[in-house]
Amino acid sequence: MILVKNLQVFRARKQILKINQLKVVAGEKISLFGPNGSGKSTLLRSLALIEPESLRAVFYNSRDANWQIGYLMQEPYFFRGTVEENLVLPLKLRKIPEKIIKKKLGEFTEKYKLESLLRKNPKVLSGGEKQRINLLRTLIYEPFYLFLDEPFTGIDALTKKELNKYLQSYLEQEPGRILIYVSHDLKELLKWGKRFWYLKDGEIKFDLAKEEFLKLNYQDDYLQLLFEE
Ligand SMILES: Nc1ncnc2c1ncn2[C@@H]1O[C@H](COP(=O)(O)OP(=O)(O)OP(=O)(O)O)[C@@H](O)[C@H]1O
Repeated sequence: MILVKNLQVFRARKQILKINQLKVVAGEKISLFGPNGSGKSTLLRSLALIEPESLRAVFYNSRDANWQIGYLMQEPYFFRGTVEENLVLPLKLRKIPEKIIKKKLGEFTEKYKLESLLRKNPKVLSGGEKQRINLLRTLIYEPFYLFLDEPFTGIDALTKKELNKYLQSYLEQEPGRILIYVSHDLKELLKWGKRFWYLKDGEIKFDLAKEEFLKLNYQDDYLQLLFEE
């Protein structure tokens, strides 16, 4: 479970996030959307306990929750080293024994056909390959809480289909896993979310179940365009 209570984030003397209360329980799948600059990434980073404000406002029911969080940034960020080194880094940080890391890497290499990528420098990967490795690096340590910030933006339909499949099977493996998925694409939002958070000017304007979201009357320019597309 995640509980958010009075989360307020200020940057450059401006309030960019103001969330009174939010509760997410095991198994929930949430789609988060809203105009550019509305605070979606800041909210995800806060939930991922990266923003300092999280300390006072974001609570998990398990003590080691921070090791259970998989946060995928909008822009893939890679550390120095090969694709392989980047992939296994989350496992090393979690002090997983070398033997298990090797086994896991072998499984991933086969399942996701990574052989030709492993020894490359992540810098030389194509955009789609980067997204693929970025997602796999987030899934390799099997996080319970999965926060994805526009994971499939700018990738072709084929790669998107493949990545959708990875994600789908990951979530099906353990239905209790929590997903928060940020996107500007209505099709994607409807595919992943069963609960819908609309963020605007740093505030959650509505928090609706899918059935209510589909019957929505509340309209503004962003929502109108979202539904038109
Ligand atoms: N460190 C910072 N200093 C100043 N302003 C910041 C900082 N971090 C975020 N902001 C501002 O806070 C607002 C929210 O940013 P955020 O990245 O969370 O929005 P977003 O909804 O994810 O946007 P997008 O859809 O464009 O990715 C923006 O106006 C941004 O410029």
